[in-house]
Amino acid sequence: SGGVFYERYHSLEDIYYWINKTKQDHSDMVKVILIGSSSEKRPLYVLKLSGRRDEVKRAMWIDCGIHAREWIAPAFCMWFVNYALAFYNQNTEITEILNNMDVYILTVMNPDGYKYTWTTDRMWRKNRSSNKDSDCFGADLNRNFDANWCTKGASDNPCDPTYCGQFPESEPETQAVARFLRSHKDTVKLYLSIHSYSQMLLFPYSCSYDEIPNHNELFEVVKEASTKIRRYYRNNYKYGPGAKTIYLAPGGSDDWAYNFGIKYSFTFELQDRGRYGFLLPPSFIPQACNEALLATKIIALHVIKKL
Ligand SMILES: NCCCCC[C@@H](C[SeH])C(=O)O
Ligand SMILES: [Zn+2]
Ligand SMILES: [Zn+2]
Repeated sequence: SGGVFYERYHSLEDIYYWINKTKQDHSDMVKVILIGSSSEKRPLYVLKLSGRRDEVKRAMWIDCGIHAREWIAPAFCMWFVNYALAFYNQNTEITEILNNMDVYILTVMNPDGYKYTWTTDRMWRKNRSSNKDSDCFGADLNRNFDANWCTKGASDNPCDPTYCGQFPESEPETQAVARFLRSHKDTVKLYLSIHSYSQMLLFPYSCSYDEIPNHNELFEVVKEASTKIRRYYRNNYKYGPGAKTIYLAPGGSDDWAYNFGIKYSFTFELQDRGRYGFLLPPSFIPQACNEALLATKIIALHVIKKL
């Protein structure tokens, strides 16, 4: 259901309208939580999806749009919400997921940057905070978390796309996410951060080449997801620990979430592999989102089995 609406990219205003409409149309399964605001004072709304069973004690988290130019990410968060609401009690996997875990979805983690890509610079990545002693704006929110902050793989130059910020959690968007996850420490068991592009399913660490204790378990999970994506959608996703599979990237949300205690923590790089890159045409949205949905189901069902 929802058809062509979910096969398009949407402006920030349309997404805010969609958040409110989704809550109104599905008040039995959807709550909206304001977790903070951006540096330009835009609200950060989390959608909480719950099955119709009594209070479940666990949850999973999905954030999209941490990087402004990666438009397929917010498109996936919207695709996921629509799918979950439309197929709960019809599709066995999504029913199993929602009956065991609430799902917190931050559709646009970086609204100021997202807006900026619609009005000014389509290739913008960072948020839009101002930096003292510099004419350059923005910090890379995926280098601003407290995990080997601002070491190799980030920049301390405010003009660089991977600028780490003035200190860990210096950015209001980072603060809002970290604060929410801290206040839900005992219930959130799975962390997913959605990005593009290069078609990869990554897990910690990206901030170092160290191997996490449950490396083998997470490796098997993303390997299964990659295998299923190849089988059902004939598309190839690389998988593995971030540092080795893509590049060193300190201060990332997934590494911080993992060290904080969320032992199932992943970063998805969605389509494509570079032909269109961040400018993925809308006609690719359904397949890109279905590939991400399949990976999300496989990972979530694995976590539920281990609870
Ligand atoms: N937490 C770092 C995961 C690996 C790098 C992910 C990419 C997504 Se555009 C990046 O933040 O550079
Ligand atoms: Zn990204
Ligand atoms: Zn990326």
